[in-house]
Amino acid sequence: MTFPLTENQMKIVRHIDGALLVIAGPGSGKTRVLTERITNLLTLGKKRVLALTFSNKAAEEISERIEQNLDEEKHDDVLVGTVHSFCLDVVMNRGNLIGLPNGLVIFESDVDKLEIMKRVINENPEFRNRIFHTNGKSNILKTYLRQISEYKQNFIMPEVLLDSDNDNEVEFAKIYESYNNMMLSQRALDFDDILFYAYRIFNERPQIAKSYTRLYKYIFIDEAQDLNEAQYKVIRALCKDFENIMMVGDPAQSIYGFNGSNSDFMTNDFIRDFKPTEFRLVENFRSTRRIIDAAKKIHPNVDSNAVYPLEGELSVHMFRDEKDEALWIVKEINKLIVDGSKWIENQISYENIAIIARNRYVLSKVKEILMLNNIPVNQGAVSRSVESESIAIKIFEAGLRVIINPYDNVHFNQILGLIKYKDKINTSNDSSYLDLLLNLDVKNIDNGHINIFNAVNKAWGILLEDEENFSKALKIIVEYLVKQEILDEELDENEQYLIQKDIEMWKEHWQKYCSQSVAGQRSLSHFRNQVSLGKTQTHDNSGISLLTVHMSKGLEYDIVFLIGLNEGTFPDYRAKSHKELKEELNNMFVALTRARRVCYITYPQTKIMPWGDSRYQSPSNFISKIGF
Ligand SMILES: Nc1ncnc2c1ncn2[C@@H]1O[C@H](COP(=O)(O)OP(=O)(O)OP(=O)(O)O)[C@@H](O)[C@H]1O
Repeated sequence: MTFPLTENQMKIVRHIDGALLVIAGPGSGKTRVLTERITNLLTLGKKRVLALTFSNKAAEEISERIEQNLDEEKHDDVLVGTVHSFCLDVVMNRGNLIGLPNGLVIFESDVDKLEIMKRVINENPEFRNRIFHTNGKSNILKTYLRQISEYKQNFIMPEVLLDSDNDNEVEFAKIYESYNNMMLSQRALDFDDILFYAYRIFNERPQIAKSYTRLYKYIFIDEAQDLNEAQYKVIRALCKDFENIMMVGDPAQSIYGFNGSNSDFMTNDFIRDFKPTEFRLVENFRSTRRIIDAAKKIHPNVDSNAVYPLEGELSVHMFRDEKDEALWIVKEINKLIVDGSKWIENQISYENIAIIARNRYVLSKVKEILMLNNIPVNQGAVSRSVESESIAIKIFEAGLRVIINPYDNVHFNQILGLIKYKDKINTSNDSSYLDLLLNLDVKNIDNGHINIFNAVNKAWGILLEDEENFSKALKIIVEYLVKQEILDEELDENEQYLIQKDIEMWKEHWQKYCSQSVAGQRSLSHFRNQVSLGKTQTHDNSGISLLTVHMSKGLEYDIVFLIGLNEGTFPDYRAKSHKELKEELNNMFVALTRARRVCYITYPQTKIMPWGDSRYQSPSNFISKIGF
């Protein structure tokens, strides 16, 4: 059942032109007004709309809500995506205007980036000598990568460092520049490049920014308290001389400080740069009074007024250790499912319940005991990694990258390593690594890997004929490596098992990609980049949700178990500065306000350390803060 909008919410939804800032507390309907305003604009024929979020899950949810409210022919008038996916489109489509090559692919793995950095150092005697006598070379290279990432996030180009008075910075600029050139020679981008190049495009070619704001008449930024400097600068460069931008957020829910996010970009910079009309929403439609009162003790300055007529339940429970804590939670869940709760009218299902903790390790014990009791669980978006485990699919995956991008010798070399290729390959600057891959001499492949290579090679052949035949390519691998009995002796059963699992994983990614794209317009490079952006992840919401606070953002559940409330765990022991401690309070605020009716706070008195000792744990100071 959908309740009517309040008058205040209605004012936002009906706002047509001009910048808009909505600052609002938890459960006040931010996501709702955002989606309803988009629906309203499109219903009035004001196309088109761009809505940017920070997670694929949030983007999917907003898309679904808009699609439910709109006639089908209007669905194409709105593009909902993450800041990164939008910027990647810009870089892919307009990057050549700032000298970028076509057909770029993302190198998201640390291993690939490290390989590039190794080559930068090895190919330059000056850099090589610099670290020749130092111990822990690999750590130095990682530090270089971190340093480059930091520069990119601040949009500092190597040329700027070359002008520095600091000799170290001038020296480092050369490594930084060589790293960029080496990445581009592979037609590769790292994650930081996505925003960095999008910013350069908008900044150096303002007419491109204009072409986007002519296409999208209205731009929306959800969860704007999580913007970091790079993201804000990209948005500002995109929206130069453009007014129809709306930001929605809650400063008390800013929890990505470690990523450089700061709610000041929304509350100060956006107001200074765009002079938006401001709205505040203070009614909380989600949670019962006791939960809101506790949240207000965490953030006394936050305006959040209970609308829900019931008191609800908020209670704190102490246990001897993590096992007892987990056993009690499982017992309570079983009781809730069978007997229900006096605070909830309907029958309770597993999907109404979340267990939230400050970090994912805190969830281990309860997950183990839930699974032992056959209670279904999901762990939000990060349920599957995109990294293949089997040698065969690792080779297949690396080959995919070479098919997409014949300049990619990082993955070509990875394949040579995986098949233990015995001969040296002669290459030149204009080698096509795809040609080299397809012409590898089977005689030089390690015996144990010949069958694998042949099967994977057949799968590549299918893709080279038709890029959309991804499912068929996977099927060939199964037929040759998993089903054929002759191979039993040559291929370890464990490898066969891993291949099967990897294939299932890639199948899911491809299916999701197909649901997001149109047949006839699909390509392997687009697919690979969508995988890197996390857009093909499936979000399993069935069963009890086991979430970190960060993953729980934007979600709501009738019943929340907020566990592991010990000093050092929540708040996190690493939070020392005023800013970090404030962010811990924000984390607690977010966690508490995910609950609609009931919130159980739990903590163990002792914890088993990795080396086996049991250690006393004091309760979190947040517990007394909220009045217990
Ligand atoms: N006018 C309204 N009347 C009744 N319920 C409402 C109203 N507006 C929103 N809600 C409900 O309140 C809940 C919270 O809404 P929504 O998720 O949009 O809030 P939010 O401000 O985005 O929350 P948060 O910042 O905590 O993630 C939802 O269940 C939504 O359906």
